[in-house]
Amino acid sequence: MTAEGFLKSITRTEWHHTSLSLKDVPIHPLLVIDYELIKAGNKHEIERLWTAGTTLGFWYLKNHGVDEERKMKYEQGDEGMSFGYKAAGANVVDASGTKDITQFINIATDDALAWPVQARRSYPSTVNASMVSTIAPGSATRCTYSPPILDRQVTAISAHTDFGSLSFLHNRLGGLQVLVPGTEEWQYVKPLPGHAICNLGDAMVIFSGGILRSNLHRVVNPPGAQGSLDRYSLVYFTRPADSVVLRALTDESPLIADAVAHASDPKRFEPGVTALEWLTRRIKNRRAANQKGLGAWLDSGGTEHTTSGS
Ligand SMILES: O=C(O)CCC(=O)C(=O)O
Ligand SMILES: [Fe+2]
Repeated sequence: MTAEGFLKSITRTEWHHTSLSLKDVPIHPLLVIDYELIKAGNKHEIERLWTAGTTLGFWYLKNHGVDEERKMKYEQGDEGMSFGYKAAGANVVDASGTKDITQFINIATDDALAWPVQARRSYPSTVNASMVSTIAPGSATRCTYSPPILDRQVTAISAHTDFGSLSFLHNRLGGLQVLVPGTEEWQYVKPLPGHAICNLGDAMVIFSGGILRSNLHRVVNPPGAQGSLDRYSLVYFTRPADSVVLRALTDESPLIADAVAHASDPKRFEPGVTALEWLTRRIKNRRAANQKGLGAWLDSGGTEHTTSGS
């Protein structure tokens, strides 16, 4: 079986057929949002996205176009070009000519910086759509690795809200959990093949005067037999530019003005800091070297106590 096939079978079955039965794995369902319908302006789908954004702030995104893109048009070719898409099987992995199974795409920094002028080559539309936000200060891609740990419960990433605007997550193994407001049990978000998991960050909560939600989440051991595997996840965090002052956009939306006017603690929506200051405070106060007493940990929080409609 290929590595891809192995992972597929694991994500399909391990939630059901391990020593840990499904009823022992608390799973929280998310709304599935169809990106094609959103792009087409489908009112019902936009309503559903609004519901997801204002309740938990988490949803699955399907038809996001990442897989369907006609990637071969952007293949690197055989002349030694290193930028662009490399198809599975385009390289060999040994002297006997065994073909590789990996796909990747290289994007030249020169193209990102020159955008919309083309410096080196063209890219698929999904790459083009991200050119501006990719080079915007603050936005970042994170690849997370957690080793297999079978003998004890661990926290791989402690409970947090995301800092920025929108996070776009791909993971294959379980381990991500959400704490649904009003409940006390952490529940898993089950990875679905072909779906990204999207969630909103603190900046959206503040910009929207608390209408949108950034929910508390964490990463623990993957459930059951998945715990014996290396866990990788890939997140693209979009964030406001460093110098953007975080405050509710009351002058741009009567809905936001109304939400802030009726908030129990409107000061939460005017923290008086820039996006970079907000991010720096949160990152710094989670560093082990900066834990002196309880102060730092308590000061590392985001908008988790800022609930919609309050
Ligand atoms: O690895 C995951 O599934 C989620 C990671 C996450 O929440 C984060 O990096 O902010
Ligand atoms: Fe996160």
